[in-house]
Amino acid sequence: MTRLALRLVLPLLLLALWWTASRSGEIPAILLPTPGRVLESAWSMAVSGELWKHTAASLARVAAGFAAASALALGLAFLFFRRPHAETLLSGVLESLRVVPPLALIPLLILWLGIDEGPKLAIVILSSFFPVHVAAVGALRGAAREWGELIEALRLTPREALRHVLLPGAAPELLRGVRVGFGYAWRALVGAELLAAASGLGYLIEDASALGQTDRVMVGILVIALLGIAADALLMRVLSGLVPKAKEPAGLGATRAAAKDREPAGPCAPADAPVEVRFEGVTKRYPKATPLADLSFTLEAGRVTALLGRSGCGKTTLLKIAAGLIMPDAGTIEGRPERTAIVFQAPKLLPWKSLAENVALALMHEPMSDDARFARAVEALAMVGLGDRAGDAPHQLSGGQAQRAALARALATRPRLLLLDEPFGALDALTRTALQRECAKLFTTDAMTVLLITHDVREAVLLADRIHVMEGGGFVETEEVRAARPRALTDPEVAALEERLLGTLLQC
Ligand SMILES: Nc1ncnc2c1ncn2[C@@H]1O[C@H](COP(=O)(O)OP(=O)(O)OP(=O)(O)O)[C@@H](O)[C@H]1O
Repeated sequence: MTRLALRLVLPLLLLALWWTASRSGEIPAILLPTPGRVLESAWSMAVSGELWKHTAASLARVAAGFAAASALALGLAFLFFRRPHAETLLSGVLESLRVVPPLALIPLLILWLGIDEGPKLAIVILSSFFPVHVAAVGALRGAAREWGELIEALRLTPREALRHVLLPGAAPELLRGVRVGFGYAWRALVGAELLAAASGLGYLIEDASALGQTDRVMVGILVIALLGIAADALLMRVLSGLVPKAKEPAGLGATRAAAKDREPAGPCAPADAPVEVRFEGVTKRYPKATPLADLSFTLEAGRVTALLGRSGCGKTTLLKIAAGLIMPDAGTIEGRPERTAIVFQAPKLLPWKSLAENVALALMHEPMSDDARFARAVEALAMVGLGDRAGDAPHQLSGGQAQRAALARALATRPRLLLLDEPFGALDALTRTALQRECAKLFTTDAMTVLLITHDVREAVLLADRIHVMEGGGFVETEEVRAARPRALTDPEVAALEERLLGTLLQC
């Protein structure tokens, strides 16, 4: 049975029940007219124009009130998001209004606004404002929580962040709120028209009820139900068209073909020489932990430094400080270049952008044309073996491919300092090994300064030139790895180092 047929089963059963009950003679027609009688009334009301007049009046009211409520709700949500003080200022009044049922305000609204359109519009606005507003505030905050670090790492301006990340990220929840708000508006309008109106479907029902015309009452109710369902379906269609989805950027085919000719020339090599970054007396305290206590060390230019340590020892805190995402309580970092890129443990690819667009977003501030930006994005993707997937959406990738794309996003900026936060930690052993090998190649051909955070001793000995073991806010061991790349774990020097580091970590 199709979905539509399944959905029709219960309404048809109810119709049959109604028809049987109304024809049985047990229930007076004044209480339950037959379906045929209701249909006849609907026809004559439609022919006389009465039905259209009331329907048009209700639709016009709900459209005006809902548009005003949505504009106000979204406007205030954006204001609260950008200016939390405004929310503090208004929250008392808004909270009080939110818990008062709008219909309870009708007597006051009639007194203040008269009997005409004012009270009905006010009821629609009050009823639909809160669902839209609450959803919009929650959606924007949720998007900021989810994507905040990425926004900072890519150094997007507030306007860029809103346009490329926050609005598309918030769109599904925000639009769900708009849909719910419309349902509230429709119900509240009919309620308001029952009490104070000279036109509209609510008035039609009230008037027919006073005259004992149950058939006309039922026509009103059926029209309200059918219109509500139709409007909701229309709104859902329009709104789902507004939710952004990843699609291949125009002209990407040509860009990809051009990039192919240049592979694999290492186009993402840093424009300038790598840098030395010095950490002096860096301290970070949290209420229940001091992950970094007066830590001093240097990331040598063009070398890979790995940080090993048990969970919770402060590795990510140090990396975020290195990236400028959080500030230390004390100490300084000297030499951090403008071109610093970070790869997080999770790929953090924006699902509504194609891979090329995700990578190009990191190049937002590069003085280049959009075409050149996409060309650079495709080149970076080609470097990690994803050149032919540039137009794909992130959900079409495996976990390993997604992490490669995140690496490409960092490499595309031609970083002089590359920060890697357990970039392969969430991958299966095989994919991890393949990516480690590719990184080992990249680190020898691209002269950048790299800070790699990892739990994995093998990863550290395969990739790093220097390894620090972190514990108690500082380093308890530092090892230089002199073996030439590519390294094999069977190399006695590498195996001995792995053993030593494991021993230290087990004692931490
Ligand atoms: N925002 C925060 N507020 C309070 N405490 C925090 C915060 N961030 C980190 N910490 C604490 O600081 C310590 C170090 O955390 P951090 O995330 O740097 O550890 P880690 O070594 O990266 O751990 P893992 O390997 O599990 O990711 C932990 O005790 C953690 O609870």
